[in-house]
Amino acid sequence: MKTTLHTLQQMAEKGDKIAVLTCYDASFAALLEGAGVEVLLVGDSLGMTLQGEDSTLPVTLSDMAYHTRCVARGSKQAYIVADLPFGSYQESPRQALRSAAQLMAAGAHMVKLEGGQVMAETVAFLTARGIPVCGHIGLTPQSVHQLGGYRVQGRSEAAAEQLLLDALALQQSGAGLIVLEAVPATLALQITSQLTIPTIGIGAGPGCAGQVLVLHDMLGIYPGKTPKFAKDFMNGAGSIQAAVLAYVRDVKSGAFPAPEHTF
Ligand SMILES: Nc1nc(=O)c2c([nH]1)NC[C@@H]1CN(c3ccc(C(=O)N[C@@H](CCC(=O)O)C(=O)O)cc3)CN21
Ligand SMILES: CC(C)C(=O)C(=O)O
Ligand SMILES: [Mg+2]
Repeated sequence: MKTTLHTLQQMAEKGDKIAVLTCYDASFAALLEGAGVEVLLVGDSLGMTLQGEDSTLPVTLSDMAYHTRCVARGSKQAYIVADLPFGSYQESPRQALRSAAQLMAAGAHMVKLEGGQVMAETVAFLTARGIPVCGHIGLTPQSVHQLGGYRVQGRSEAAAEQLLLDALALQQSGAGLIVLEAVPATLALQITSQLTIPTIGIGAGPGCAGQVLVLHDMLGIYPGKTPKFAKDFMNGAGSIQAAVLAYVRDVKSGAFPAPEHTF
């Protein structure tokens, strides 16, 4: 059965956890969806995992379109979300639409962009024109040089309140999903309970509607520093398939993320 945004919304309403992984090619697309991963995120993290850059900033729209096409060709049933890369959407809603159209033409079912209230007008512009949008708040890697590093966000009461306002603004503007990255579990749970749309957490605790990890982190093959919230599922698994099945099982049961993966 094909996964749609409606499916994900219904899963969240029933409390069935959504399993998401990043995916950048056709072979992994088939493997991941065969193991029960509902959403494939063509993340701009490919700048780090595939291209060896030390941030996501150098990734281009044509890089994203290429990998989105690879994933779409290998996938029959997953819901495909593609990241709008740095510089391809921040200028104006019109620029965002032009960029999003390229990713949708490459086979994405939804585009993801980083930012909260500041992106509300852009989210409304895209969704009014038939392009589903996923928000992404908390640790937004395209802002690493403003954030001062890859670190947990929303720790102060003021920052937490701002993240809640950001999430509500994205939902109000028509976003269908929101990624919460590297925020305290208590805050992610609070945001999730105040929204009607599903939240997808990465380093945001077990209270989100779904979980996402970078594929190379969950396979233990990323050579750089991996975040505290990543878990190597190859540890104890005999194959990539078994590792992905373990990830899906642990997301569904709530066993992942455990306290050691959580802020
Ligand atoms: N391989 C990979 N995994 C990711 O999760 C990921 C990427 N790449 N690229 C884009 C961003 C960058 N991310 C990161 C990278 C590092 C940390 C990290 O090391 N955080 C430290 C805390 C550092 C601090 O507070 O100063 C940690 O302990 O988790 C977090 C998120 C998440 N995303
Ligand atoms: C980690 C996820 C949320 C992401 O944005 C990416 O892989 O680029
Ligand atoms: Mg990304």
